[in-house]
Amino acid sequence: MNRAFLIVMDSVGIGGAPDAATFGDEGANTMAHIAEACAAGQAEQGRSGLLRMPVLDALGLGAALHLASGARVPGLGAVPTGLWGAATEVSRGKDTPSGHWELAGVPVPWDWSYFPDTAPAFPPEIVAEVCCLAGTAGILGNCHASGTEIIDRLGPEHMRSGWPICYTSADSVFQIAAHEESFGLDRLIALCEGLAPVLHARRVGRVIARPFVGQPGSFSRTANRRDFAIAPPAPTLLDWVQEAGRPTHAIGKIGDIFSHRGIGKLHKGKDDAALFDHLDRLATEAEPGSLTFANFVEFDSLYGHRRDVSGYARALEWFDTRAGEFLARLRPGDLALFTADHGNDPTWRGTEHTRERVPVLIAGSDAGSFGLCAFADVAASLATHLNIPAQGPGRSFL
Ligand SMILES: O=P(O)(O)O[C@H]1O[C@H](CO)[C@@H](O)[C@H]1O
Ligand SMILES: [Mn+2]
Ligand SMILES: [Mn+2]
Repeated sequence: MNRAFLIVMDSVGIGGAPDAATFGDEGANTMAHIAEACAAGQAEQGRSGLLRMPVLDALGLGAALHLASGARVPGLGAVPTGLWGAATEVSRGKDTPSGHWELAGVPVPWDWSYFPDTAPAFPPEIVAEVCCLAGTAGILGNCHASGTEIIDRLGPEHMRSGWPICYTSADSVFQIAAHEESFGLDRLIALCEGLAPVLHARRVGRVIARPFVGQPGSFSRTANRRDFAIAPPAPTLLDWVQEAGRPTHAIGKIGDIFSHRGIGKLHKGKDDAALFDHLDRLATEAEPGSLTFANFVEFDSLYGHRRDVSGYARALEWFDTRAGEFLARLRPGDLALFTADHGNDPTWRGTEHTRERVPVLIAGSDAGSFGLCAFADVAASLATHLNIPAQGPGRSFL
């Protein structure tokens, strides 16, 4: 029985979203701007020169980039040997759950609720709820912020007062940063879990625990992040596969993103390298007829939001090498599909995601292109490959 591997490179957008201007993102292009910076010698930390991604480019990365946005960039643009295209999102958010749910066949039918970019950003009743659950007399932050910047700024006060650091972003999120030792990791997780239903009822997509360690001046976030997300509004590809009696494997954040619906086995790791070890192992061990769904988050969390072009390029080149090793492990009847959930152009203003099209690059099928497609077509196509019924608006390009 055929196996499928759906691999999301978090935030690896290729520009060209027709509604980018609505988000203030017209012209944003994560892949093109990284490749151009590399070619111009502006991404030289820990790497050098032209962006090298021969494996994904052979599957059609450069071709998809050109199709999506019209851009031709140095270092990419080989004649594809894979099946390739570019996908356009219709959900109204450019966040991780919206992107993943839609790739899994379920566009988001509602408008998320966002917090205003004011100080305070949160209504008093939410602040009161946090204080009640945390047992504190107040909160710190209460604003839009970048997560690394706000712990540097408010971490010392947090350690003195014991008050949790609460912040948000252009996404529909309520994030709580707290020190793993002085506040307590279990206490932070319990706080976020308790708060999540209150915020989900208001259509805030996620409550996120952002634990950190260290001392003033040298704080660092840990891998113990937990996302408490609203459940998807309808059965997704993961559910379809399970309903057909097939195994599912989730790697990394996929469990949290789907609120643990449709997840057979969850494989987590401290970083993307550990997650890739799981993917390699599953290339050998995943059962016939199974779906493996992986998210690689570090492009986004370590480099996109931090606007670190060199770091993003390094991560892409590392990923490409690992992708080559992974593809060599696949067997006849396997299909591997590489895609992304949104953009996060590290050359763009601010620190937020960017609305972009995403690449759809497939190994294990005949070479060719299906052109532009919808995010939901990814799920329909993988259902076709697995020979199970699909639901929702997607149409198979296989
Ligand atoms: O700046 P940090 O804390 O990494 O936050 C980022 O992570 C959040 C969730 O993925 C996004 O909403 C973005 O703001
Ligand atoms: Mn994402
Ligand atoms: Mn992000």
